[in-house]
Amino acid sequence: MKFGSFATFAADIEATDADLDVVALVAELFDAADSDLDVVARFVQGRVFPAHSETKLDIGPQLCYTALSRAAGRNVDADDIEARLAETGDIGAVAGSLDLGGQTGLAAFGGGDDHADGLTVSGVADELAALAAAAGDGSQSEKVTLLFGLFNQCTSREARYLARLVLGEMRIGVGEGAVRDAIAEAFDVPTAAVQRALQVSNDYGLVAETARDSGTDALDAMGLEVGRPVQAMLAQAGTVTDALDEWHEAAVETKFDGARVQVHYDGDDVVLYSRNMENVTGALPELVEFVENNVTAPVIIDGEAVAADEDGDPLPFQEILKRFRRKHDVAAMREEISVELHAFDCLHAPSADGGEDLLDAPFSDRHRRLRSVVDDASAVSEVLVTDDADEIAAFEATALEGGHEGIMLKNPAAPYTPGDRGKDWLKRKPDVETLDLVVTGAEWGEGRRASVLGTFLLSARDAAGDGFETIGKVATGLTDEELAALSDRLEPHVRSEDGQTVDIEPAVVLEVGYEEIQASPTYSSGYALRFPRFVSVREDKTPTTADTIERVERLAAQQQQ
Ligand SMILES: Nc1ncnc2c1ncn2[C@@H]1O[C@H](COP(=O)(O)OP(=O)(O)OP(=O)(O)O)[C@@H](O)[C@H]1O
Repeated sequence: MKFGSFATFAADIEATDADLDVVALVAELFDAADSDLDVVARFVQGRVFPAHSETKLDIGPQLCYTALSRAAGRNVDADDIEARLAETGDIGAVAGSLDLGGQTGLAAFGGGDDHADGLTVSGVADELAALAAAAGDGSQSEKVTLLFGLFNQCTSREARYLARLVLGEMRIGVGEGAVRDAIAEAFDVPTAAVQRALQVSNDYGLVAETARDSGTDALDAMGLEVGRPVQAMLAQAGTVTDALDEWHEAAVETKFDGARVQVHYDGDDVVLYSRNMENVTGALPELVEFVENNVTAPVIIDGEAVAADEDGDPLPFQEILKRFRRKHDVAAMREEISVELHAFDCLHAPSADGGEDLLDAPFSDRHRRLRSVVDDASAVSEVLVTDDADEIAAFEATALEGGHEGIMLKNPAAPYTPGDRGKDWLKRKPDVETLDLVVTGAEWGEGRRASVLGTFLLSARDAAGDGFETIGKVATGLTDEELAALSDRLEPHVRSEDGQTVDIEPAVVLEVGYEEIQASPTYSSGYALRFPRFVSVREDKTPTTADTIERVERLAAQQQQ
């Protein structure tokens, strides 16, 4: 395809507002692209290389201005280009306004035979690949020369889009959704098939060519390839109630506070991708070493890279960012902040006939496979499968105590849906606001906790401010030491005992988290807390400054909004 034809399509698309018309034009462009379809599918989105490719153009604005000014002749320099850009704000408009071409020099006719009668899309792609490959001493001037060679052969319309392409500012209004729809329209295949193929391959060129040359069945058959990133499955915010109501039982995991990492190991090499499918292998050598030492067959593993201190305890999210995309001083930084893998899913695993994709397998099976492919079990997330909300709350308390962010709730039966923020993975919504409630009763513990109070009856102040109304019981979130200390603290305030049950005068205030406030006849306040969790003893508060029923009512009303 002539680069001029591409530029004409780009101009038409840019001038079009309606989404459907844009899709129709992109479909027409794909139809006309012939053997350049893969490149065109990227260029139209303003991408020179596939998103996951390690190859980067690395052209700064100054380099582009210099190349443009050279192609524009003796009367224009890079400063002039910058001045014009300050007026229009669009490098495409500036490039398109210059009188380019006619400059002679070594590179002026570069780019191969194609260029004798105009640039082609593949010719431009080849030149840009050569430009990206230029490295070492003198590479900057080599890049300027190559880019000058291209601009020198451009019509003003071609220059408009070439300048935007190389600076990553295409902005003609074609997003991933439009490309997906255009592939479906141009080659008469279902949008859902295109979508799925894009999610597993992330290769627009490959998907477009497969749709055109082999149709729907071939799109459906497109699988994972070790080394090529898959879009990450995402989570929604949700509650324990949502999870248990919907799935009956939930797989509960720690929510690690780090950066998502997808591990590809083909038996020889390890490649690591970020959530945006950037190649981050070079920045995380200890993860590469870990996989080399603990995995023996080709796999694709999903997980979280977490920064850890010397004792292996997790460090805050900001710390992993210092390591994650680092290109320089990786070894020195590694001394300061180490990075650990917490693997939580397995998308491709060894099988009798080489390897198999696990996207359609239930989470519980995938996790079992994960455990079987990673030798060091400590790097694999612990999973609790339960239908008991108290067990989930206890798991969460342990995760929080361990310095983690919280918990994830997963549907044990759900497949892995790449790129989808569906309802099968829930990040547990943090407690909205805590309440400061007065302890007005308690129950003795059971088993090894028989000598301490184990469950605490909680009350809020009534509207008049002189009485207390019960609202719930808390038994979760306390360590053995905290239970013992709280029992001692409450002992002087015990009014009476009846079997397991203890009546306590209002004296001690607890800060309590919960998932939801519900209207309920169980307690005298008319409300109950769903999944109450001990947060702290409010030593700084007395019953007279504890929260009121009025506040409880207000919070309950806010939940409905
Ligand atoms: N056990 C786990 N299972 C799945 N994801 C986990 C787990 N532990 C930590 N995570 C991380 O949690 C992320 C989802 O949670 P969260 O929403 O807080 O992430 P985010 O990137 O800040 O936001 P969002 O995904 O909503 O854009 C995942 O992308 C993953 O990086």
